[in-house]
Amino acid sequence: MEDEAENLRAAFGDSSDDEDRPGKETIGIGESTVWERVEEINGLWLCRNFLSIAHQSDLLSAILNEGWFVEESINQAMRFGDLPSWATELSDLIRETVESVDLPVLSADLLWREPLFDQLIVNLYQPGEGICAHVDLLRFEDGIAIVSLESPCVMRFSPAEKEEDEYVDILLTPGSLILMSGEARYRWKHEINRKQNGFQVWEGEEIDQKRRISITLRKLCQA
Ligand SMILES: O=C(O)CCC(=O)C(=O)O
Ligand SMILES: [Fe+2]
Repeated sequence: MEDEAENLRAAFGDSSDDEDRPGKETIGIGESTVWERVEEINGLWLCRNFLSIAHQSDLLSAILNEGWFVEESINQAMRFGDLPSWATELSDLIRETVESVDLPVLSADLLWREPLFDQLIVNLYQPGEGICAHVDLLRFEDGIAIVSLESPCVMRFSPAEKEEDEYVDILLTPGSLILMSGEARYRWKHEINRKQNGFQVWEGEEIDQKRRISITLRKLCQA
């Protein structure tokens, strides 16, 4: 655990400043995980220390071993139904981690549905690549998880219906998990812009973009 904290510090600097940022209220510590509720967005929760360094590297190897990304032109893999064992394990860990805290991270009906997730997308982003602002398709149920690996990035949330310039930026560090439900899932768009200058800035510093891999877990609505 100490090693892990040291590695994280070496990679991303001391995070103690973050804790003072307005809108990022740290309100719950599970057995070892810390959950932050994003104040401005109902239903958006961030767990920055979801995966240990060792788990991140095992997961990355498992993903790369799938052989999905051998061709440079392929940057997304999608699976429905039976998921690879590492994804099922990840899903079990999400459930356990949420269950271990006495916080409304995910409602009981979502947390205990079976299966929790049956759809997987793995996205691989090279520096400069991101994803346009969107609300996830309505053919997916409420309760969506995103796990981040490799390069950190800023994910921007903006209201889906209003044209105002309102937005909330969240830093997705490697090993972090976000859970979106309710308003966060239906009433806010999310995007990652790694092309336009000024988007990938956190606490006044430009993020050094490297490859990023994300794992999105969702559940299909019943037909
Ligand atoms: O890569 C990410 O972190 C987000 C992916 C996403 O929003 C999606 O697949 O719908
Ligand atoms: Fe999405």
